Amino acid sequence: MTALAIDNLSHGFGTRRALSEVNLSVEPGSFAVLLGPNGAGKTTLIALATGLYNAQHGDIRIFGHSIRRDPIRALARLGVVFQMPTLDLDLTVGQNMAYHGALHGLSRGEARERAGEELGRFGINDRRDDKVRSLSGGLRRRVEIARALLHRPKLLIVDEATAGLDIAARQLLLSHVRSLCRGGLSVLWATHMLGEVEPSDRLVILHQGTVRWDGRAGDLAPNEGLEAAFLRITGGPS
Ligand SMILES: Nc1ncnc2c1ncn2[C@@H]1O[C@H](COP(=O)(O)OP(=O)(O)OP(=O)(O)O)[C@@H](O)[C@H]1O
Repeated sequence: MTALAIDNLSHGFGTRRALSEVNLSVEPGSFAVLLGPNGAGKTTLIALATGLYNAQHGDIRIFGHSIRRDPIRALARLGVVFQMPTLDLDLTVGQNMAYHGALHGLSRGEARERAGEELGRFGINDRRDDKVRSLSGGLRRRVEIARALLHRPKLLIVDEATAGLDIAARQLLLSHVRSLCRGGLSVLWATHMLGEVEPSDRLVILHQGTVRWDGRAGDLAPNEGLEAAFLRITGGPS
């Protein structure tokens, strides 16, 4: 069953059209990159996929469950890291994890155990009792990804999680999520950074609210190169 199926999705704000007839699917266990310049519609698409608001047209299903008609089952299978950080800076890492666990109906013991597993996989279990405020930007993003996985979702959507991070922190975050993907997690990774795309990735290029390319990244422009192809598709530097 498709991990994320977006059918004919359209949405606007007043007279501004943010998404027009977007179709997109993420297969189970695959790493899909949603690539688009500023204002392409990536965050709007993710807000609709996570049920923050309802789409004006179209349908979104997560492992077969419609976000509109069956949101509880759909959201149980979904982990999200939003573009804007959402950790409580005055709580410790462990307290942030526990709060998320409670929202998903985990007992304190379960939440504690799973937090240990997820933070451990990321090498940050020793920061569990530290206030989030004392962590670097890269560590905070690692905590957010660990937290998004606490309820064991099968699909992870990440919106520009590497923005503002240095190159080492960016690579570490991305390689961790890629390794989770090899373990069976399905991932939709939204970014405007071409350097985060690998030839084997499924690549969806969004521009001005419409899908301009959908296929294996390596097939986009074997001769031209990704950057030149991206600029051609999105109309060049703005
Ligand atoms: N709440 C809103 N009210 C009005 N217009 C909005 C709103 N949210 C987004 N838009 C508009 O919708 C379009 C798509 O914006 P969106 O934030 O989804 O793009 P994006 O690809 O995530 O961009 P970025 O990379 O800059 O975050 C833009 O034209 C934006 O100005």
